[in-house]
Amino acid sequence: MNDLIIKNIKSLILPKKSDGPLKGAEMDELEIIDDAMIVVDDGKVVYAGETSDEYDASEVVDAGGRVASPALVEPHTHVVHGGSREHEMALKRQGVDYLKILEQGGGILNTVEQTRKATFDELLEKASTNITRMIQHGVLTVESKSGYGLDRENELKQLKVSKALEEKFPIVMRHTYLGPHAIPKGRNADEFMDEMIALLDEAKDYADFADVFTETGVFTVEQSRKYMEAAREKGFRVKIHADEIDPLGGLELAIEQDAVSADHLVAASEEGKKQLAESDTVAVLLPGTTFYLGKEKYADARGMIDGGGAVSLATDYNPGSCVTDNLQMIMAIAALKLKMTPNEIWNAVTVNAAHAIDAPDRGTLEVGDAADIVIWDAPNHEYIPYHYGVNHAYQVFADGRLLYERPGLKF
Ligand SMILES: N=CN[C@@H](CCC(=O)O)C(=O)O
Ligand SMILES: [Zn+2]
Repeated sequence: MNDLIIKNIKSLILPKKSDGPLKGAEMDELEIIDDAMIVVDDGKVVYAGETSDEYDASEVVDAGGRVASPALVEPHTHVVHGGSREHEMALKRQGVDYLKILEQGGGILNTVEQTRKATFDELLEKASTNITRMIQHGVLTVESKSGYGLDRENELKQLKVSKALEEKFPIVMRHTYLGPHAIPKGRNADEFMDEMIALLDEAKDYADFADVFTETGVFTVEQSRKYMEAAREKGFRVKIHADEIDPLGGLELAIEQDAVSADHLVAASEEGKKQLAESDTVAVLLPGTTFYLGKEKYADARGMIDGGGAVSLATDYNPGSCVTDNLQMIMAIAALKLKMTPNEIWNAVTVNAAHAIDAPDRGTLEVGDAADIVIWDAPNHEYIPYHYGVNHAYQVFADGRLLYERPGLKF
């Protein structure tokens, strides 16, 4: 006797599991099974496929002819931070550039000040609100970065909060040390970088990945390479905020350093995109930032996929460049602005997102995978990126246990 059967699924979305991320034309392949069911035992998938009467379970949930998929995987967030930066919206409206705001001590540095002031408990409570919202939107695996501490005490505080979130919620997390996220006012970049490198050892107690912001006015490719090499020596796999605004060659550096992912990539070079296709590095595109910063040019997802690369998508939730924790909204922007197909988008937020953060039993529903499942109140899988800005998640099951159900109206 199994624990749970979810029956009466109109369309079951089954991204293909593979050793590496789905690349190029593979990204447009997505198995959709009509009239399906999922069987769960002990938190794991026992069966996901066509309706069959071979199985029984102590609990049966009727999906009511809705769509089901693996829970979404969110591979890039800055969910742990103090404060907010709504005042920057007015500056951006006046045309003040994102990097200009940072140069003047605002932007990331403003959040650093607010994060330093916040206690562990305050940060945990604030981030819990975001994580709750992510779960309600169908996400059960979340990557979370430090990077608003920029000193030993506060970077470690952020990482500890990130770990505490994973204890508090029935979700899977990956934790990323992003010490070199900005240069504190008045500091020399090389000296500060060395200080962040020296922290790698302690960060290793909490973090799975090491990340760096490689950008004009932040860290150069050379400084970033030094950091990535030091991190790899300590056993980290690396990530990079690369080519977000200026084409510095961050994507090429990511591939040279066998990065698990290279993120942003709006200004990535043709050479970088070519190398991406030959690597297993996942391009994590963050089109919500382009949208939120009001820029015209989006990352070249089509070029990356058509050229044979692996692409994933994330919100990049943070208080400055993308203030949403709704990954479904990013799926819509990917359809509209990145010209990705519905199948590519679903693979990007499930199986490829799992590869981007090394979470191999998430993002797919093969036998033995975690039974992280979303029932979507939608007629088909294409509908979710199409009807944008709202939450289509109807029920969310974490390890086979109902964690969220959409509330109805009381009247
Ligand atoms: N670009 C660098 N870091 C974040 C933004 C952080 C912030 O503005 O607070 C990002 O991924 O967009
Ligand atoms: Zn980021």
